[in-house]
Amino acid sequence: MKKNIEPCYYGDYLQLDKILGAQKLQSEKYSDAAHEEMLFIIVHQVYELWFKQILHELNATIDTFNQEVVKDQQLTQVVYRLQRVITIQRLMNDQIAVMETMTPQQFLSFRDYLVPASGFQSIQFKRLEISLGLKREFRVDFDKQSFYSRLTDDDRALLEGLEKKPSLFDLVDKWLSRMPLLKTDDFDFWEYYKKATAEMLTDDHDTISTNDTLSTADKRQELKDWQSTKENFDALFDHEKFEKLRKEDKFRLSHEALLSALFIKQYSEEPVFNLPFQLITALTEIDEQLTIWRYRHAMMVQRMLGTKIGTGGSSGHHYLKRTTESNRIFLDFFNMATFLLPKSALPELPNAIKRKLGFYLNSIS
Ligand code: HEM
Ligand SMILES: N[C@@H](CC(=O)c1ccccc1NC=O)C(=O)O
Repeated sequence: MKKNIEPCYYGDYLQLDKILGAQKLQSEKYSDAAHEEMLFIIVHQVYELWFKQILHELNATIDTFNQEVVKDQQLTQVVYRLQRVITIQRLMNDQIAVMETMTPQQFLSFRDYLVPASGFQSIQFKRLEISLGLKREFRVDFDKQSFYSRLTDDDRALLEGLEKKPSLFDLVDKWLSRMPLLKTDDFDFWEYYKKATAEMLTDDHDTISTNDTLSTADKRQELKDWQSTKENFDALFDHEKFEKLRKEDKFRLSHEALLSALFIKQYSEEPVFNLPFQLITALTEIDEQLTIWRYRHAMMVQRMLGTKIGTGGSSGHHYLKRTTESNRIFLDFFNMATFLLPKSALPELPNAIKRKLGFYLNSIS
């Protein structure tokens, strides 16, 4: 680090004249000052600053994965960065409560001055969704249309450009599929796994069939669900079946990536899999925190507006509730728990493989 030649002054460094001069109330413009509009603006501005920091971390992570080889040290750095994102997300979720100190009636005193602006037009939020891996085709219809009708040409062009680049989801999928699956001449993990999971499924089937507390209709439903779980299992061991289910959107990760992720989750305690496991866990957490944010925002909207339509033209609460479930990105990492076996049912890995997986920092030889 070099020696600084000029004294640094707090206010100049943080450009506070710009930040603190950026709260212009719409209600004042109409000579109808609303006290709570200051809070409304500041809460949004704080969110936009956090979005900026999250994008800073995600872009760096995307650059790291956008290479042929990701080194172990880089993976450590990625995990730290993603954990920082999660900590910020927790804060963002708690921050909804600050907005909720404003009553619905206080909000109504300046709401009409905001039309037709809305969070739809938060380009950083859309960048966040796209960078993580939300594809246009998966967006709710109204959201798709608003891309064309509610953004400026420049903003739309920027987002369309971003949609053409690989997202974090795409890159993690590629990275996972490149991972060599552990198979030696005398050990085929997936053959073993197939047998162990078949036993688990048969047990589940017996449990449902012999459960006398279920009504006929409930039993039929549970057996139907069991059948669909079985189809997912079958697809795990059959590439063609997997691709078919993937086309139906039952899986989003590629087959190879899903198998690697499953292996990593099953053997997360092996030193070599620990960082990849932390990465998968962090991405799962980011998806969960974002979903919690969507849900909390939707609840706040219901509380403020009931079933009124939004200033952006959507149905309001109803639209937002739908995006909560449909805009999931790393859903496969959640659903993978279906396939997990307890440690006791896992095969002991052959020594040749074990040796490859350990670091052996304390080994004598
Ligand atoms: C009183 C507080 C708030 C209300 C009543 C509210 C209401 C709404 C409504 C109704 C929508 C749907 C679009 C529309 O038709 O208008 C929306 C979207 C959105 N809002 Fe808010 N909002 C509030 C606070 C916030 C805050 C603090 C943020 C933080 C940045 C935010 C970010 C967003 C985003 C990103 C969207 C787009 C979501 C998507 O399309 O999936 N909102 N909001
Ligand atoms: N869509 C909200 C208005 C609103 O919340 C909003 C308006 C302008 C800028 C940001 C906003 N925040 C989130 O949507 C409404 O329908 O009341």
